[in-house]
Amino acid sequence: DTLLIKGGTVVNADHQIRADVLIKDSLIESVGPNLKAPARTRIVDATGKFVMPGGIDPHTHLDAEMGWGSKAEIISTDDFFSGQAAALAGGTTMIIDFALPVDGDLATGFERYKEKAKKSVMDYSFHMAVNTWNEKVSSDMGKLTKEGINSFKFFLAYSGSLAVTDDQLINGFRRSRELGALPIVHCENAAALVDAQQRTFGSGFTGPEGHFISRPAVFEDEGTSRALRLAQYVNVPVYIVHVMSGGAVAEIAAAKTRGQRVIGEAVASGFGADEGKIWDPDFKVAAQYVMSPPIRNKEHQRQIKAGLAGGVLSIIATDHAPFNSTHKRAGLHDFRKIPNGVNGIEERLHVAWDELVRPGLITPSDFVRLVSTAVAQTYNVYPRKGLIAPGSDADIIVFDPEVEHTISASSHHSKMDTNIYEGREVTGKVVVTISQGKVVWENDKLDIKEGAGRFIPLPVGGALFEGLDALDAAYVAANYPYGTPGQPVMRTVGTTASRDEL
Ligand SMILES: NC(=O)NCCC(=O)O
Ligand SMILES: [Zn+2]
Ligand SMILES: [Zn+2]
Repeated sequence: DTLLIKGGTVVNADHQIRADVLIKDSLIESVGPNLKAPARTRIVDATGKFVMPGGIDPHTHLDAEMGWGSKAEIISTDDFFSGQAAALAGGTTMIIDFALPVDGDLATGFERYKEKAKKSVMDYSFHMAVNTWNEKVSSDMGKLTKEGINSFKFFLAYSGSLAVTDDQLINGFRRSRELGALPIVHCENAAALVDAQQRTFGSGFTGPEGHFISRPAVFEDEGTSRALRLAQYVNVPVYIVHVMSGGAVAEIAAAKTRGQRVIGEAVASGFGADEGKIWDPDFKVAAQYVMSPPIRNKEHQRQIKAGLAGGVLSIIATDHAPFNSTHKRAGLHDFRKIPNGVNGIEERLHVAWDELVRPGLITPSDFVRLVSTAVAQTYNVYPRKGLIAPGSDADIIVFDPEVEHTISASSHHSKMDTNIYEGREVTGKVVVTISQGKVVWENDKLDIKEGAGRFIPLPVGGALFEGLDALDAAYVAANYPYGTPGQPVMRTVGTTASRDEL
């Protein structure tokens, strides 16, 4: 099958050009002006529109067991079918979801998520979460890297279910580095959170606003700083998810200035959602805004947008963790029991364009980099994904910057019965989505097939891990004049070794 996208402006992360795009089967065949279409080619008219690589969302929780407390009693509302349908309607053609362990067991968790993902309608991959540390975890990490997993997620928050301690984190970092896999961290101080939650609840704030009150930015700033410093200690690249505070942006900037390799991820809700709604007297309205770290005020949001514009933050994701209002009611009388998470998989590109490109903070090429190319590069799937060029996968969107539309639960494609962007008018719309070379979204209609999605294995190593051994030497020289804790090199008077020799 051939498909020709005609008359648009092709936007890649590094340049824009007026060009047609010819697609054959699931790959891009050629890019250039006035391309000739073979007989029976389907034509997509992109005149006056942008033609961009499909979005890649590296942070979703589909069909996820994310109950709060020690048991995972609540499953997120969207499965791999409905969540990906929503993604495609919003211009995202690949996701990297979080496979969760089962009772600490990674291999079992991964098998479970592979089963869930059989419903997929588009390309997908996984990160694997690690919530404890032992020999089996370490060896499973190694095995999973041979099955296409190249990143491991560590939660500093969520005591009693997902949280890891500092020693577990250090072990996880060290093993990640050994494997060439990227460690990912949710940064909030677990102990401080429990303390603040108890105090907040005790002082009578039992509703959703208690969630916000009990999660001040200082907990996120501290978690971010700690994760970055421990990554520095191990000399491993690190990926910080859902940056929600200005302080965390500053911590990442400081780490980069130290020379650390850090990927900072913003999520659409972190700069595009209304923080005030968590105070709404209607529980159903307020509870949908409960996510962690919390959605913060305009000043934090401004700093996150500045971080994206200035290059401190490299990726825009969503953390799509959808829980219906019925799920959220589990915490009607206690905010600590409200399942954490907000929607975004369908809204990400629209909110990002409206918040960042339209006010002039970033260019269309920056937009492509933040929602697609940088994700593909970070997870070693570039240039197969994240680029419009011959040989790349035909995952492409046509974006009309002039179309105004209103976001609403009544028209979205997620199974959610609420939408945190309800009623929001945005300018700029994904009018066509092409996934695996097929038009799957056009004229506000989806044409998708359950099971069409493919697992995309992600290889370890890559640019982020190149030169780390050489960097060790400079790091040791700067930080360990007497050698590293694992390898002391100096034998000077006063050390145990030199005393023994005397
Ligand atoms: N973010 C959130 O509130 N829920 C999803 C799980 C996580 O990423 O922490
Ligand atoms: Zn998180
Ligand atoms: Zn998440």
